[in-house]
Amino acid sequence: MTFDYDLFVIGAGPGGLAAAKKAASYGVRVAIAEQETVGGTCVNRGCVPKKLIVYAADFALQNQIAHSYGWSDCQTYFDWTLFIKSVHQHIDSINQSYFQQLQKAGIELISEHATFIDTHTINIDGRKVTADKILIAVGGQPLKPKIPGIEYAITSREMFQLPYLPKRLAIIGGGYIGVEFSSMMHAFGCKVTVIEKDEMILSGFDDDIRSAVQKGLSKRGIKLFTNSTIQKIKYSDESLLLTITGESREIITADTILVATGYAPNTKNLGLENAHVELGEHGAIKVDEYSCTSQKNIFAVGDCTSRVQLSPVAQAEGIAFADKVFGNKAQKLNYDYVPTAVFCRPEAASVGMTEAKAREKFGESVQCYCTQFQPLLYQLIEQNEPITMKLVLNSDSGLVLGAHMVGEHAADIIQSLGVAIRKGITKEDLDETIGIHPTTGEEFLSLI
Ligand SMILES: Cc1cc2nc3c(=O)[nH]c(=O)nc-3n(C[C@H](O)[C@H](O)[C@H](O)COP(=O)(O)OP(=O)(O)OC[C@H]3O[C@@H](n4cnc5c(N)ncnc54)[C@H](O)[C@@H]3O)c2cc1C
Ligand SMILES: NC(=O)c1ccc[n+]([C@@H]2O[C@H](COP(=O)([O-])OP(=O)(O)OC[C@H]3O[C@@H](n4cnc5c(N)ncnc54)[C@H](O)[C@@H]3O)[C@@H](O)[C@H]2O)c1
Repeated sequence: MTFDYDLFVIGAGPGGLAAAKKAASYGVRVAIAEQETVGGTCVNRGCVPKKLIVYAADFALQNQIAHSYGWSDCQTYFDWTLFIKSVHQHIDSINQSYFQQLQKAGIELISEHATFIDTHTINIDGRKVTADKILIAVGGQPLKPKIPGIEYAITSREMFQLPYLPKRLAIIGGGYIGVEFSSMMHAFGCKVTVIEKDEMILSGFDDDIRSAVQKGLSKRGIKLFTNSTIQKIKYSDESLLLTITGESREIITADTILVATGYAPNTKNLGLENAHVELGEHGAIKVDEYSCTSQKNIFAVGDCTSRVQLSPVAQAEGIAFADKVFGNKAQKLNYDYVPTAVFCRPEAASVGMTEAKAREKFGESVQCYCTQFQPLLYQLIEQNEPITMKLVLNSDSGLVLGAHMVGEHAADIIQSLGVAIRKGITKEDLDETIGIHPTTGEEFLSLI
């Protein structure tokens, strides 16, 4: 049987784009369908605009300490409307460059919603196209808890479209998105409250990291309610009233409510039943270690599977898929050492095992080194902004199992350390490495 394409990709986010470009580099005929804008969540309503807002918020924090560094106080005014306009202009330019990259690679971009008709046939706005292999890379979408009045809450998607900064922002969920937005919006002067159902924010991270970030956010004035959730939301007198339930029982008032309680795979309205692709928990596409679904010609990568919801992971899965299927290079991804960061202030980053996970696996053999210190930047102004560093080791083998950090440059430091840890370094290797002075990162080389 002949097909219109060798590969049809649904979704042009980091996973779909990486797979399409890699497959095209092997000389196969590729098309990619995108119902919104090329770049997916990451470029249009995730990592990229978020990091630009983090940079904008950092100026506010720097400004608070600038006078201690000899700068005279000056009047400042942050123009959100102007700033968010330039963020969107930058995103447009990324979209344009992605579009050109696809053209150059000979990949056909179809700007439509795609659905399955059968295992080899896709429906695009009433038109049928066929492909030998199909890759599903449709990402995810925000989950909203079923709470009366939840329709008044917005998701991270709308945060990037806010016409003005709210005075009072309530955030339901203290995970990646909730914590990052709490920090950015607080720096711009919003009064921020976070409601998290777990006993601490940032579930999944090492407990010392969770606690250090929590303290850091509270110290700045962000109000945190843990072991709590929202019973109902009511609109009254041009503001929103949230009834908090759980450990705390209180009614708080907000102008804007951000719901950030997780992401669910975007697998509805895709016609997956027509292709007999099996779904698992929360509608995630079931895949094997090579991203193959229950149908041998259909694959899935990124947030629509139940693996790690991060852009570089989606990208790596997309490349591994194309390498195996079109390049004959089978490669299983190792999810054990995926570094990750939360771009709040103080910043948090981690790679490898948390202490709790290591103890589950290695019991008494686990040894941890943990330190807190004042970075030079804050020593001058005597402000308490501690950095937390933690190494998790297997004392039998000496191997470093995990590294965790809270404080300035955490993401960049952990990124580099991640290479070494993935390659199996010991604490001795770190101790023998000569540092760069004066830096924050050098402290990882002399933990006692
Ligand atoms: C606010 C926020 C901040 C984030 N920050 C970071 C960060 O700093 N670092 C990080 O690593 N990750 C971050 N993430 C997560 C990251 O964005 C995702 O993990 C990543 O985008 C997943 O890539 P993907 O290719 O699986 O899906 P997506 O990027 O979601 O792309 C899927 C694409 O498929 C399209 N699509 C869906 N269904 C169809 C269909 N039927 N037909 C055609 N097209 C379709 C969608 O329109 C979308 O463009 C963040 C996420 C959010 C929401
Ligand atoms: N820096 C980054 O890499 C980055 C940034 C943003 C998002 N992301 C990705 O996007 C995904 C989605 O982010 P997210 O923050 O929505 O999810 P998340 O899973 O990180 O956090 C959701 C939080 O909401 C809490 N929660 C759930 N239901 C609740 C309720 N009813 N009331 C109060 N709290 C509740 C959970 O306990 C959890 O702490 C993340 O898992 C992450 O992979 C990554």
